[in-house]
Amino acid sequence: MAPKIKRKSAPTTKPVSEEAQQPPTVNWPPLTPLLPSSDLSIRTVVPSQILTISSLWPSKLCNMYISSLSSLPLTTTPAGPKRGLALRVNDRFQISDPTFAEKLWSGTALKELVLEYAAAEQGIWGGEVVGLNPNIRVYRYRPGQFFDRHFDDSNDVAFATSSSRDAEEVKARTTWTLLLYLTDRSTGCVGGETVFYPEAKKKGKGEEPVVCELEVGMVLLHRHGRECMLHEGREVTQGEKWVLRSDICVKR
Ligand SMILES: O=C(O)CCC(=O)C(=O)O
Ligand SMILES: [Fe+2]
Repeated sequence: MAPKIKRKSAPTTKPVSEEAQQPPTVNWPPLTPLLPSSDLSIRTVVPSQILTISSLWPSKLCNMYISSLSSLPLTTTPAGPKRGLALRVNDRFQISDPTFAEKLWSGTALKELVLEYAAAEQGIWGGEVVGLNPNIRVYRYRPGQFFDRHFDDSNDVAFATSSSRDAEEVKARTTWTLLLYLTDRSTGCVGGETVFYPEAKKKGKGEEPVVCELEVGMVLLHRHGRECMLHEGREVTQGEKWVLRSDICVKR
């Protein structure tokens, strides 16, 4: 069934001001062990819209992160969202951490795979890719929690491309959402799939939803901004769903 929400009126996920308040640092565990990039690849789920990378993080690393992230001061989102914002009911934590974003980008196979893909699929990322959004979000969904249907906005960001202190600041824009799943059925999480709703081709007739099942260590990338597909994080019915969220950034 096609969703009844019209694109213009569907909510977005523009950051709200309360989320800007954050402690200064997180002790992220080291990004090891990892598989070599030669063992990994980008899979197309919906051409130019949804891509996945299985096992970017092996399950051992995901488990270490869940243990570590469990001690963060996660905040449950309010049940009644502000006007125009998607209803999301989950526990979350947000931090601007350029160093971690850079590690997640260059210290894993992500950068290599994304740049390789750009060479094969010209223009796919919407510009010259410069790295990941330093704004890192951690989500935990417990039974009954979900992220209602919405579109993700593109945001302007500025960040250093190198970890050196006086590195040049680059003006960038987010073009694709990055979700890294740390849990799935094997960890006891039931539900929580990320589901996309392709736009109706004819009035009243929509295509079948695209259901992306959770997979431990898998990255899901989807185009956002003007060409974002309507999507949701389905309700979790058992266990916990843990996700790390960032975005692919291009030069502006
Ligand atoms: O948790 C999910 O599956 C979806 C998250 C999402 O849509 C978002 O962060 O904008
Ligand atoms: Fe989203």
